[in-house]
Amino acid sequence: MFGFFKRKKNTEPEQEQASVNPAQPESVEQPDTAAETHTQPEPAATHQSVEEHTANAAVSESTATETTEDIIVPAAVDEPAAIATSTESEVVQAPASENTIVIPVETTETPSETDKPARLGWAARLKQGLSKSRNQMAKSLASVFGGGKIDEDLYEELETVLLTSDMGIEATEKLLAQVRQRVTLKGLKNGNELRSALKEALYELLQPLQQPLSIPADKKPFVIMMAGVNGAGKTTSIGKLAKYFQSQGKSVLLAAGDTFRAAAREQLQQWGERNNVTVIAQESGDSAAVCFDALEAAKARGIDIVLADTAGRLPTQLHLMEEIKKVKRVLQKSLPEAPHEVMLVLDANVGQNAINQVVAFDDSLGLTGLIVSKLDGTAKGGILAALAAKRPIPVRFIGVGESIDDLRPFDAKAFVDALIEDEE
Ligand SMILES: Nc1nc2c(ncn2[C@@H]2O[C@H](COP(=O)(O)OP(=O)(O)OP(=O)(O)O)[C@@H](O)[C@H]2O)c(=O)[nH]1
Repeated sequence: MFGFFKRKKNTEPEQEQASVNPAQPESVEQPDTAAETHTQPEPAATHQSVEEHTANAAVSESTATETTEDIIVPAAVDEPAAIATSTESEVVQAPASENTIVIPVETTETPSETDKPARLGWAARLKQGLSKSRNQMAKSLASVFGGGKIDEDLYEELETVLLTSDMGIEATEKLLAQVRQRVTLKGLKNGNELRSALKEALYELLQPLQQPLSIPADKKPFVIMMAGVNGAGKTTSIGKLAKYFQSQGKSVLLAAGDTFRAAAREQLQQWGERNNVTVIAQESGDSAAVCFDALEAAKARGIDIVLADTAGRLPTQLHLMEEIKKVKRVLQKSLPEAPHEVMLVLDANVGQNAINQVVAFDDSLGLTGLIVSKLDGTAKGGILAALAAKRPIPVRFIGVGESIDDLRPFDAKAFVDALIEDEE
């Protein structure tokens, strides 16, 4: 399932070429988009972007046709779409540039594996997904909950457990203070009584993060822009989100704004084809141009939700952070209040580094929500507590697996219950 979301190995030498290609002359620098061209020339960030991306992306892909020149071709350039699978009438409304590829909504349903009914309920899958974190917590907390007297030594032991569970100093201090307060109020004496005090304190800390994404009817199209480091799970999450919104009766359009990793565009296109979702992509061009075209197409077609993919980038790559700010600005040229949601996708495996990512992306873009992905592959579930204490941005969704149903709105109580088991 979702095999097509898996990364492809880079087999083409062209990417290599792109990375060493000398700076292009001023005259061929990339304009912002059709919208920004002539009005707001951007610095030559794109060339550096290509180089940086190639150098930094853990796994970067390119196609044989994608050369540096392709990447810097402006959106408005006269270039026929190589994968124009739509008919004239289907694209007529989309004010996209000519090299825009529109994968239209198909009328024939292709049953995919992802359509199969889930075998486990969400609570059970969440528990299964968080098993690594839960087992680690259970092992570490065994001696704390072991029934010994509650004293300073026990608090110290609890502090160590929380810190080693990736909760970070701030969250650990908050939780300890809350647990102490409960112990005093309830007159708890034994370590085994600490379990519920800790669960309550953790729930209290995480609860403010539980702010499900609501899509107001008057915000149409509602634009969600994805951001994150390489491989965090942006493209996969877009596929899952599209399905999630579709199941709520919303129409969805995808913008293949990750123009650096060719496989990301292919992922979205394949996903769109299988699930009857329109995908706006370009063979070449920049991310801002694709997203602008997608938003224009969504407006023309009366689409409810636009999900805009962007390329992975490290927050330390300042020029790439400038580039993603540009995507946001260009979206605003099409719809001043867009993007309505700026969503950072975080790979839970990075542990405490997630905080740095959140702070940096938030400072640059003004995040409105998070997706914490890959919680199933890690024992670092405590990272959510660290986020709550340090930069409490709403966790809209969490991912606990690769299947389409493994991305769900964050529920603090269910999360705590899955992380710390009740006594048998
Ligand atoms: N186990 C697990 N794997 C996931 C989850 N979310 C995403 N993945 C996997 O993570 C890998 C990377 O996901 P992508 O969606 O390609 O990541 P990306 O952020 O778009 O990557 P870039 O375009 O390189 O920035 C894929 O193999 C996904 O299947 C999750 O919740 N759990």
